[in-house]
Amino acid sequence: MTKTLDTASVLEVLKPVQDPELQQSLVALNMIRNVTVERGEVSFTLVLTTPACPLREFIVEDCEKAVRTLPGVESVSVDVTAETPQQKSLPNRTGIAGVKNILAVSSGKGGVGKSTVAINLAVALAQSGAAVGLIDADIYGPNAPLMMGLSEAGVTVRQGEQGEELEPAFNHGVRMVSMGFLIDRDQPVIWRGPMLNGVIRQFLYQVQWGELDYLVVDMPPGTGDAQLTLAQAVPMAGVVIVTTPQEVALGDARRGLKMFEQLQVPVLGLVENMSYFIPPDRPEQRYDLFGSGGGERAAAELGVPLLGTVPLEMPVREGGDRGWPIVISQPDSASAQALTQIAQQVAARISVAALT
Ligand SMILES: Nc1ncnc2c1ncn2[C@@H]1O[C@H](COP(=O)(O)OP(=O)(O)OP(=O)(O)O)[C@@H](O)[C@H]1O
Repeated sequence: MTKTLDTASVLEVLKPVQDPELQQSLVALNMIRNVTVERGEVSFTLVLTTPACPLREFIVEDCEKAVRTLPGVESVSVDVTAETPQQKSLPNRTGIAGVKNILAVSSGKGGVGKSTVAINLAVALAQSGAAVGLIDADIYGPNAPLMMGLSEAGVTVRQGEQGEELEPAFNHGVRMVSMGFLIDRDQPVIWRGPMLNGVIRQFLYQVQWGELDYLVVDMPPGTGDAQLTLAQAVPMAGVVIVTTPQEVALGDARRGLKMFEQLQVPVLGLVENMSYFIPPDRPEQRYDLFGSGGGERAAAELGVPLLGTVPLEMPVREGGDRGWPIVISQPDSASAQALTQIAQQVAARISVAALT
C-alpha cells in the first residue's frame, strides 16, 4: 500500500528511529514535535535530551533518511533544540529549585587537575548551549576564580525571596561562586575547614542560580566532610573522578569511588588527566610518559567507564593562569578536544540516567 504524505505517516516512518544512547524510539520518547507537511515539504522539531549531544548529526541524518522513504517528499527540515531532563529525586534530599542536574568533580589527591577538568567541563557544556553554574568548593586551592578570569570578582549579596542571597559571578557563559570569594587566601587551611559545611549549603541554597541545566561542583580533594555534606544535602546526578596515571593517584581514586558508591551518588566515570605529553613545538608528537593504556586498565579495574584521557599540554596551564579555559583559548588542541568530548559523554550519561 502506498502511504500518503501527512503528519501521521511522517510519525509512522520515524517510529523505528532510535536515540542511540537511550536505545528507544525518538517518537516514543516525545523527541519529535511540531511535525508539519506542506506539499512536499516536511518539517519538524527534534528535541534532544542534552544540548551537548555528540550524536546530533547522526540522529538528524537517520530522521531525514526515514522521512525520505515516503512518496512525494521534496525537502526535510529539522529544527534541533534540547530539553535537559531533570535528574531523579532521592528521599530525604532537597533539590535546588530551577536546577536540573548537580554533578561533582572530585579527586582522591590534590594537584591532579580537578579544577581544570571541572572548569573546562562547565565551559564546554555552556558552549553547547546549556545553562551552567559552577561551585568552587575547594578550600585548599580555590583557584577556579583565577582560571575563570574572575579573580577580581567578589560576592554581591541581594535580598531575595528566602532572605539574603548571593548573586553569582559570570564569565565564559558560566555562573560561578567560589570559596575564593569568601576566604582570605593567606588564612591557614585549618581555619577554613570549619566554614566549609555552612558555605557549601549556602552555595547550594542561597545563590540566585536561576534556571540551570547543570550545576558543576569542584570539590576539595579527598574523601572528607565536603563530599559528605554535598551528597547528603542534595540529590546528585553523579560524580566525575579525576586522576593521573600514577599508581598512587589511582589508589586515592579507588577510595573516592567507594565513598560515593556508599553515599548513593552515581559515578559517571573516570577522567585521566596528564595522560601523555604533547610538546608545544611539535603538537603532532605524543610522549607516553607513564606508559599507555593505564587509564583504560584503571577504569576496568575500578569497574567504571573511562570518560577520556587529557594530555599534558602547556597551553592548558597558561590558559588557566590567564583566565581562559583551554576549550575557549585553543579549542582545536588535543586537550580541548578531549575535554569537550568528556563534557558530551557526561551530559549523555546524565540524560540516560534521568530517563531510564
Ligand atoms: N592537562 C594539563 N596540562 C597542563 N597543565 C595542567 C593540566 N591539567 C592541570 N594542569 C595544571 O596543573 C596545575 C594544577 O591543576 P588544578 O589546579 O586543576 O588541580 P587540582 O587537582 O584542582 O588542584 P588542587 O587540589 O590544588 O585544587 C594547574 O597549574 C593547571 O593549570
